[in-house]
Amino acid sequence: MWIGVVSLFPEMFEALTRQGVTGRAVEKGRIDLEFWNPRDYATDRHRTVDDRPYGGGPGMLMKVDTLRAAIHDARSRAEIATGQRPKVIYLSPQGRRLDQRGAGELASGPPLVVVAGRYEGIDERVVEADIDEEWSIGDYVLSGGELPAMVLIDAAARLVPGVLGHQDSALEDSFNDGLLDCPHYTRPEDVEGRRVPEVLLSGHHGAIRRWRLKQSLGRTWLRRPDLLEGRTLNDEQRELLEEFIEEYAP
Ligand SMILES: Nc1nonc1C(=O)N1CCN(Cc2ccccn2)CC1
Repeated sequence: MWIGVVSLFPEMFEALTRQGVTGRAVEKGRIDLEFWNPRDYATDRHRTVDDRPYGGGPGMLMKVDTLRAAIHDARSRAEIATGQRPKVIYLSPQGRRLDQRGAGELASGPPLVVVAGRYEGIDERVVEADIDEEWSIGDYVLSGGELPAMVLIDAAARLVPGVLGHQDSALEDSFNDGLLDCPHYTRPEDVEGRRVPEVLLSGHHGAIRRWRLKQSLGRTWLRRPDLLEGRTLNDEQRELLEEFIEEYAP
């Protein structure tokens, strides 16, 4: 998957390009990440990239001409590198909330140009002319769009075929889909008197699968009941959840 990034702080993205799953995916060429910095398009002596808001008020906006030049070059490069028109995304609290389904849509869609805003944001005419979709990673205000951009890229990149190793992709299988994860345990068997659930030591794979599914369903019921609304459980899932509820609130 080809992803272009427009950011004043491209070095922040080394967290993605040099580490872990995404780092390996970039190294293996499963993910192509390229960067454009609006500051490289500044022609004045001070290399200005921000500008004052019409109507006054605190803060600055990203300067229109340097931002648009960077977006246009990233878009042109995407079309040359992939033969496809990219989807240009802007991260902001005003955007569609990112969730696993949205990450899947992005991963299976066209190449992306991800625009990370700074200051008080970008001119609305740039949103209208150059941005295809606005996305948010949550209802809180960060100092810039770089961290949200990395969250979106990481969530989408993991879903690109070939990015996750076989054992990791098992974690993404349908059973976990839409449910909270079950508890996990590793050595030692006893931590200050707290023991690993016996079923996990039994080697009985069927019982272990059912125990994990039951725990996922139960945790979802307890912590995120909204995730179960409108969801049809199959017979096994309904039975296990009823068992969990019975044990939880006999
Ligand atoms: N939450 C989030 N989910 O995506 N992005 C964020 C986020 O907090 N930020 C910080 C402010 N930036 C600049 C900005 C300010 C105001 C309007 C538009 N843009 C954008 C990215």
